[in-house]
Amino acid sequence: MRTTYDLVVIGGGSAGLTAARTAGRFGARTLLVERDRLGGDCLWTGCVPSKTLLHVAADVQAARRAAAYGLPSVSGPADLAAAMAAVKRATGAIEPHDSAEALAPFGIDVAYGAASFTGPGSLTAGDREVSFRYALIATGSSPAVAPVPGLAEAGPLTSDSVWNLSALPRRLVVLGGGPLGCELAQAFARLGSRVTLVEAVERLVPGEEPHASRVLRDRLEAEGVTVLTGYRAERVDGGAVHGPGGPLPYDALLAVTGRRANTGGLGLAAAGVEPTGTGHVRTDGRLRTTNHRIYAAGDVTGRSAFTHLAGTQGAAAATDALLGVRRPVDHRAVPRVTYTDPEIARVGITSAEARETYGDTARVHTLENDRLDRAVAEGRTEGFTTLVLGPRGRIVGATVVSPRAGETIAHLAAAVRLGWTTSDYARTVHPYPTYADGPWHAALAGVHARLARGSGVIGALLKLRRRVSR
Ligand SMILES: Cc1cc2nc3c(=O)[nH]c(=O)nc-3n(C[C@H](O)[C@H](O)[C@H](O)COP(=O)(O)OP(=O)(O)OC[C@H]3O[C@@H](n4cnc5c(N)ncnc54)[C@H](O)[C@@H]3O)c2cc1C
Ligand SMILES: NC(=O)c1ccc[n+]([C@@H]2O[C@H](COP(=O)([O-])OP(=O)(O)OC[C@H]3O[C@@H](n4cnc5c(N)ncnc54)[C@H](O)[C@@H]3O)[C@@H](O)[C@H]2O)c1
Repeated sequence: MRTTYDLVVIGGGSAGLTAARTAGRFGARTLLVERDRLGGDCLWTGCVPSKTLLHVAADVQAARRAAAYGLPSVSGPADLAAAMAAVKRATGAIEPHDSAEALAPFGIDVAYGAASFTGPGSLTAGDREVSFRYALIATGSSPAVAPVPGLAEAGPLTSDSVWNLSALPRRLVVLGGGPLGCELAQAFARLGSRVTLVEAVERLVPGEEPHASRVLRDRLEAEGVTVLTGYRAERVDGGAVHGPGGPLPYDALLAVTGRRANTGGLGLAAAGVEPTGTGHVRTDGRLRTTNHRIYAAGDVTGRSAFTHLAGTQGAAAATDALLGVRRPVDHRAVPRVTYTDPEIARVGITSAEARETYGDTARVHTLENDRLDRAVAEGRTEGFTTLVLGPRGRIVGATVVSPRAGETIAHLAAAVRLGWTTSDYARTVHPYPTYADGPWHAALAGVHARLARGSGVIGALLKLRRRVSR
């Protein structure tokens, strides 16, 4: 018998799980369809494994530095199998929270198998046929291997398969200097691989402030990574990447050159759901697709590449569909963090984007970390904070480069969302000595700059006060 659900969610990753829980809390008849394992990229091949590996690598790096304080010196490669065991422990600890058993109290049915639309209000889920009032496409994305001749044939590791390695490669070539490539390059270099990081455009993490790219490059090079930017790989064969400057031989090759949306086999045409030019699912401001009974959230929309945004979109889409309550997602204030050391955290727009949008009225305040006592104490003065101000001095963007910048950016995300000025921000007392002092002092610099511009008024006020109290 065909069942009609209020909401069918396709994909049990960050977006789908959050949407299903939201619908379950409302008491909606909800089905979650997953073709593989609940938890999605974030749990199995993304955030959780990568952050665990980075943590292990940071411990190894600290051990290597301990000789400076009289402890026996540590050298040589770390045990990758032990590092991957730590990864498995972390995923294993989180998995139960994303399981079908954890969803059961919300009244959510789970079906395993690939979902495929058969019409505008129906789909197959494995061997079941179901009808829906609303559906949500939350099928995520997969690694896209760059079209370099011989690369696909060489069978490179990707962010899906790198977690199966059990021995540390002696020489690792990483293709792609985006967030993923930089995080993994640093992790493997710290564990003991000789890493060459190759980026096609002129700088690492090209979406971030150029200053952040420079700091990261210097740091990676100081840790022994060979960084090649503006590098056009010509072909891959014979265990080497070939390009300008001679072959780059490798024992393992990791391709992290971008992502593509998971839409294959979904039967989008049968449902009247149109893709964008990049193959993502086209959505409007309410995350509705071109079939207004079908929503989309997460990586598949091309508007998100982050777990926190995928989840936010999933909850918003479920609410909009089931309750008709519009909860637009504020995409201007979504923080993003590259978890290298130092971390690169950003919210809102960069200084270049602000100049394009606001011209001469845009202002930028930067505070280098050598003015930050905590950074000096820890010998980590290479980072900085940049605050980007738009009309009426409101904070429209911020970049923080420092250890734990990901924690610091959360407060700035609130500032951007609420339209705070530097004065509003500066009024919140920040604890000393923390890395969060960076944005605070950058905001204070903005206030001081404004006071200096208005010094005539302040001078007049002082004179008046002197006269009154004579
Ligand atoms: C190495 C790496 C590190 C990352 N680190 C971070 C980080 O630190 N912080 C951060 O915020 N983001 C990070 N990300 C990004 C983050 O993992 C993704 O943005 C997030 O997982 C996207 O969630 P999603 O729900 O859109 O898709 P996914 O989590 O990919 O879930 C999609 C689900 O849909 C299922 N599916 C696909 N097609 C079908 C079908 N036809 N039928 C049924 N089921 C289907 C898939 O099996 C999958 O379970 C990282 C990504 C990678 C690869
Ligand atoms: N910390 C996080 O939140 C986090 C971590 C990892 C990934 N992600 C997200 O996941 C998504 C995917 O990340 P990503 O780093 O895989 O993709 P990306 O698209 O951000 O970066 C890929 C990089 O590869 C480069 N590239 C492409 N072809 C190349 C070639 N032939 N040779 C050398 N370089 C080449 C591109 O210029 C680009 O800089 C991103 O949107 C990212 O924001 C988030």
